[in-house]
Amino acid sequence: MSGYAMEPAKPTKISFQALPPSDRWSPSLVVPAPVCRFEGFLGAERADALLEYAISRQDDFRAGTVSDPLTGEVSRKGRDSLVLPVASEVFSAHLADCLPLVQEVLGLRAVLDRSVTVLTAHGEGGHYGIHTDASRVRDVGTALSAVYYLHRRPRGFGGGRLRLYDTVVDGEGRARPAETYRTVEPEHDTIVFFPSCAFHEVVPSTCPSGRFEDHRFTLTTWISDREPAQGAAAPREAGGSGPWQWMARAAEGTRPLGEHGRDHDGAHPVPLPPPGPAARRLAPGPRAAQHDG
Ligand SMILES: O=C(O)CCC(=O)C(=O)O
Ligand SMILES: [Fe+2]
Repeated sequence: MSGYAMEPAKPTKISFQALPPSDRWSPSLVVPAPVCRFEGFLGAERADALLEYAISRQDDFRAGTVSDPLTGEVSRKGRDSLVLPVASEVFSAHLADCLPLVQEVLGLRAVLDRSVTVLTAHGEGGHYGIHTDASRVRDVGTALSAVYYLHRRPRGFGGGRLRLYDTVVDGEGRARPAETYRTVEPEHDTIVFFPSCAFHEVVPSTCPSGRFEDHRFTLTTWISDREPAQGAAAPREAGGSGPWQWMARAAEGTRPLGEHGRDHDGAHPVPLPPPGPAARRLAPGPRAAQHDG
């Protein structure tokens, strides 16, 4: 005799009084952003060298700006960060090597071949309010944001976590940040990748010493595709599967009006190199044959 009933129990009916019928049905879809992280991205030695470089450029950082999604107006509203546009062949090569694996994990098929990078620093009261990175990329529906973190040990700042919000897609297909989010700790020598169309926020940081070397540093990169050839239709299905199709469609509304040739913090796009041999080491190969014999 098993402990399970052999026949399914007759279900108890929920009356219309308990659950009234309605001709209105308008739930909101909540889509979590796909995300992945790497630890020990550059390795201890190079991470420290890069941190020292960032610290040495203190006088060249400027106040970071935001671009209004509707008007394209550039201001400092909702943001207190220092930025310095940069370009590094070594860093770009590392990104290119990771990209095949990142795209596989995040379910993104698009061909991404250029990047825009800035160094940032957050000190006492540093923050960056809820936004998408639509103003940084050509096609927000297929672009990736990558944030690489650097800091002195022991850590000289508090707070400064990254919140990656779920996306609410409303009945009209528009996007807004959900109340729910994933928290990313800004750990030294780690990098996080997420869709540029995902709402995110840097919560306020503290920096008790007030010293620049104790700030929260990042190398923030936006990775996207090049301008499509003249007359070529943008194939939407060339983007991604899963959450991408929902988030990307919804994020159309967060794209700034008008074309901006330049990043609003003065950063310039550089082509990404093709992935090197390191990419083959990173990506899991075809499943190994079983040695059972
Ligand atoms: O610093 C971070 O964690 C994220 C920065 C960011 O969202 C941005 O620069 O657009
Ligand atoms: Fe951002």
